[in-house]
Amino acid sequence: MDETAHDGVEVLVHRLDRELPLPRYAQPGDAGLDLLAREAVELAPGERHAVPTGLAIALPLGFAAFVHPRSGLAARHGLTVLNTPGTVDAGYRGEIKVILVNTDRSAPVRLERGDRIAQLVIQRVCTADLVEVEQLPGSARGSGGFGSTGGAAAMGGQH
Ligand SMILES: O=c1ccn([C@H]2C[C@H](O)[C@@H](COP(=O)(O)OP(=O)(O)OP(=O)(O)O)O2)c(=O)[nH]1
Ligand SMILES: [Mg+2]
Repeated sequence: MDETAHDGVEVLVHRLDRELPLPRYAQPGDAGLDLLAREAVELAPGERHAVPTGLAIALPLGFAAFVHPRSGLAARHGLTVLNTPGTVDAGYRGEIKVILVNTDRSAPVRLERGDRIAQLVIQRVCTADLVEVEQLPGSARGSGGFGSTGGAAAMGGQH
């Protein structure tokens, strides 16, 4: 992969807390910018909290940013983003917050100010023009869903 080639889009960012660095991509070509906690927080088992990031952005029209969990925090501590992926609209100018929840049954999770708590994936999105009809066109899938094509067991039990 040529990690220098990219079709980056310019996004205006404003740091509400100048002591925190700008979020960055951990590796070239990564999808998500690591978001930092502006405040320390301790989450008891089952507890949730909207953690401020100190970051506000102005996305171009036709883009949105999505707040995704970090797999390391999820695997190690059971910490995830409750509304994953959180949606940041192009017109939103407020502080981006990360709604974290501690899903661990017994251990609290402590996060320090400046910790990388989630990742922000910026994507193109389209706005739909809804066209109401009495009947939708047919398709091979039709209304089949929710396992209609067979689950793992029905597919020969292969892992
Ligand atoms: O994880 C998130 C989700 C949302 N937001 C901000 C940006 C987004 O543009 C705004 C509204 O989010 P959303 O539309 O998900 O929330 P809502 O409950 O529908 O609120 P609203 O009525 O303001 O749209 O809140 C965040 O900072 N973090
Ligand atoms: Mg909304």
